Amino acid sequence: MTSTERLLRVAVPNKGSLSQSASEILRESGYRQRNDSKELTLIDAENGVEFFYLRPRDIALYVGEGTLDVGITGRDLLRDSGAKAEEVLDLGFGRSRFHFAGPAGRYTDLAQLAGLRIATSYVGVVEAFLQERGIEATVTRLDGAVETSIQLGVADVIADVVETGSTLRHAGLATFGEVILESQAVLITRTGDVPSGFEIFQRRLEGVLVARSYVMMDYDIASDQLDRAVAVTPGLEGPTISPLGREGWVAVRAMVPRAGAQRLMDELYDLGARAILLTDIHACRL
Ligand SMILES: Nc1ncnc2c1ncn2[C@@H]1O[C@H](COP(=O)(O)OP(=O)(O)OP(=O)(O)O)[C@@H](O)[C@H]1O
Ligand SMILES: O=P(O)(O)OC[C@H]1O[C@H](OP(=O)(O)OP(=O)(O)O)[C@H](O)[C@@H]1O
Ligand SMILES: [Mg+2]
Repeated sequence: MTSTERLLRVAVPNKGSLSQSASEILRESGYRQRNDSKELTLIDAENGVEFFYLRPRDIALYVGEGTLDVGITGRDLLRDSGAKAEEVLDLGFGRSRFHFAGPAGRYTDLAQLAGLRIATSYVGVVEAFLQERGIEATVTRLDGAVETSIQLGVADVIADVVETGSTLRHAGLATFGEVILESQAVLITRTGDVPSGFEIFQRRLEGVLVARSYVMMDYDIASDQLDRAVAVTPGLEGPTISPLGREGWVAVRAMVPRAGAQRLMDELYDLGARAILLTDIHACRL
């Protein structure tokens, strides 16, 4: 890129659950990433990007007001912020569910929230939910360790992120009612805005996501079994079929979903395929 072009300004979580995976996917996408967690900004001039390491809770605000072009944050944090930013791509990490929880066995239904004191770090999500349901309750904002607030008498129930559920169990709490929000890390931009240079950035990340969920399968098969084998491994746009130095046989190459690839290998073997190989894809552009 030339020096007159503006750098794409990208917000990356500096700490917490999303931070390591966010830097990993950026690195795999060919971008420079910081080696020292004390670095707060980093310029990757060769790729036309400047990274800003920020609290994931603040990232939607920076992107929503246009100070930064793109951000990686959690869907729940984006919703909580109310910022004018929108999701462009699911990133497949930082998965969690947002739930109400109370002392195990005490509550069963979200209608029971009426009149209760609710502690949460996600006031925006909780108030939007209560308003939608027409439930009146008192919401108190806490920064963290929300689970302890019930034992300390500050709240009757909490609303928080649940991943494994182990924090709730340790506190003697259990979720009740349906999941309020399924969250994961997402790529966000300002609503209605496609910043210049964003398409390449998005395509690179999509390439890594595809490379993570697909593998390359190669095998040799007798020509009279080819149709049946291709039905097992149709590839994304159709498999590559090449001649083989063995009369009546061909070589086939196709991308297949990583999940279930071993089962496909078993099916191909049963069809008579041999030399069945599975290899990782490091990056791709579809
Ligand atoms: N076990 C988890 N705990 C908290 N947040 C999680 C978890 N797993 C995934 N997440 C997601 O990570 C984002 C919250 O990240 P954030 O860095 O703000 O909090 P954190 O990971 O709890 O870090 P800290 O509490 O140290 O500030 C949310 O999108 C949330 O859904
Ligand atoms: O279901 P689990 O796997 O137990 O994970 C969920 C817990 O992890 C987070 O807390 P964190 O460790 O970030 O501490 P915090 O409350 O101080 O933010 C979150 O707020 C829950 O308490
Ligand atoms: Mg936390």
